[in-house]
Amino acid sequence: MEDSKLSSSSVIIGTDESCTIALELSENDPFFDKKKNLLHNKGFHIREHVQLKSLTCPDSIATTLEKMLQIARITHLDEIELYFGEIDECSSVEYCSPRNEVEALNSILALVNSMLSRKTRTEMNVLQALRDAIVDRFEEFVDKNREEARIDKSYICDKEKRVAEWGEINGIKSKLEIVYVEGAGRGAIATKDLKAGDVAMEIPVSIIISEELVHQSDMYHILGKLDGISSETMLLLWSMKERHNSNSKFKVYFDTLPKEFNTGLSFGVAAIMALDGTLLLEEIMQAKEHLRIQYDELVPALCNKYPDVFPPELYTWEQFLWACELWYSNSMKVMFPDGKLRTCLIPFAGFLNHSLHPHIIHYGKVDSMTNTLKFPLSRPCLIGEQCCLSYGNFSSSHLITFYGFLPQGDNPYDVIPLDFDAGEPDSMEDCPVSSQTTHMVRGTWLSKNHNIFHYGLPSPLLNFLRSAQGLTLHNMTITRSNLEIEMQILEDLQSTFNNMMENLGDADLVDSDRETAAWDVKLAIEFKDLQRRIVSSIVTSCDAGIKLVQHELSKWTAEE
Ligand SMILES: C[S@@+](CC[C@H](N)C(=O)[O-])C[C@H]1O[C@@H](n2cnc3c(N)ncnc32)[C@H](O)[C@@H]1O
Repeated sequence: MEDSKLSSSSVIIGTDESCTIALELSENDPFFDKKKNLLHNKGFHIREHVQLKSLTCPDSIATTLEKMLQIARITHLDEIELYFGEIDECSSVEYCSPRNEVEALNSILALVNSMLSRKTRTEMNVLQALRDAIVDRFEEFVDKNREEARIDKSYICDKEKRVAEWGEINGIKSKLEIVYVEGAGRGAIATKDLKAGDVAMEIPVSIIISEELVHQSDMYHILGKLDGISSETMLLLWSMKERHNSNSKFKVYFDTLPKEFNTGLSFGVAAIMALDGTLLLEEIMQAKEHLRIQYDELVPALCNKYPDVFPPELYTWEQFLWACELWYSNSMKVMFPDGKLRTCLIPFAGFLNHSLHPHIIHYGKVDSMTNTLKFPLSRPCLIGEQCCLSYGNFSSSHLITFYGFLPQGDNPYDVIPLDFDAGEPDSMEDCPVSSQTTHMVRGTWLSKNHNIFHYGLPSPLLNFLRSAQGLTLHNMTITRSNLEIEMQILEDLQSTFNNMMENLGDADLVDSDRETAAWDVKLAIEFKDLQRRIVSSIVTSCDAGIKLVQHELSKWTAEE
């Protein structure tokens, strides 16, 4: 894979049944230093040579694969995983998240596959044996993490079928079928068993909706002269009119779009009120205000001055908001062969839903040889299984605001940011997050380490708070002064999160009322429940931590 962090410039050395693969951490990795340290802590180099000797023995294959996986897991850690990661403390680099595991396995598979395609017959056996072991490992992992999508067979996908037929005529190649998935609207299922590396769908550039279309339209001579207008805004205005154009090349696509999008941007007053005490309330209000200002500054003036090009009845605030929701929830950023990143609508691909355990992670770069956008699988997808994308590493609040749903399962990106006024301590050099004063917490059930000095809380936060108490180097030893500092930190955190819990208030509505609540109120309540669960887990962990520290302090006192 082109953006794989494992170098594929590795060489096979040796003869007969033995060869070597070099795995390398890219120097362009934004977290290079942190990952380099982690690799060193585990006894690996940034360019690690893995010997593939006599891999006919299953034990040796398993050991080799484990070593490669440990390296690949570190090289594929993302910003949040690095912040919350407990790899420093573990004896081996264990499973970290579904995303990380899929990325790690897939990068090794891609590397071995590319070597298999280049190598001589004598080296084939050893690589083939390793490849089979990776595929087995993948299947085992996928079986454990399978998500059941409930397909509503009563939904007639006529419009969607028309898009599929139109797409086929226009060069779309797809191994997916559009169906109706309960709780997620339209989605795509695999029409046959697909392997990691298979291309699930290929879309020709000619049917991608991008800024080129505005340039060819009667709007461009007006919009092109406006100072500071972005190509995204131009496209948004273009789509508001094009959706009503019965001669549009994209009519079948526009016909499949919902009349209402139901994202956080359309939340009514009751839903907004239900969000009281959460940061999502602020996020939605700010996003909506920003759009309203943009509309007021731009659209009425265009309609007044050029009513033939911008008919006022097509450019109301409600229609503008609909178009914003369309672009936020359905667009993708695509890198074209000219090196330009453009925001696009992609017919057919727009039916793919998001998952925290996605099949397709790396997409969005046009293949200049075929002039198509390919959607390759990072993990297998069985016939009839819903094939999902990763829209990005988004928190649930972002997904509600701009997409209108709360993903199923534990979202590792659901963090609560914590801003501190305190000065910068030395230990912040180790912090992988870009903003030096921002720390964060998340549900402590996601943490494996609840022992003393950890408590299920992130180490960068705890180290920051220890530094703020004057402790520059925390050596994790049980001394009276260390314990007293731990106690102070845990009590402060507990008090902060107790206040947050109070602000969230008690659970809203009884179960029967929830069932009948409007879509937006239901979503707001589910989000608030999630926030309560996160905050409550932190309070509980602080409480358990305080008891651990008290226990150690009492032993200390008894000795004295
Ligand atoms: C790109 S579209 C995907 C196709 C969409 N389901 C449809 O019927 O048009 C994105 C929208 O799909 C829905 N969606 C995507 N992933 C979802 C998920 N995991 N759960 C619930 N809804 C989801 C949300 O409404 C989101 O705004």
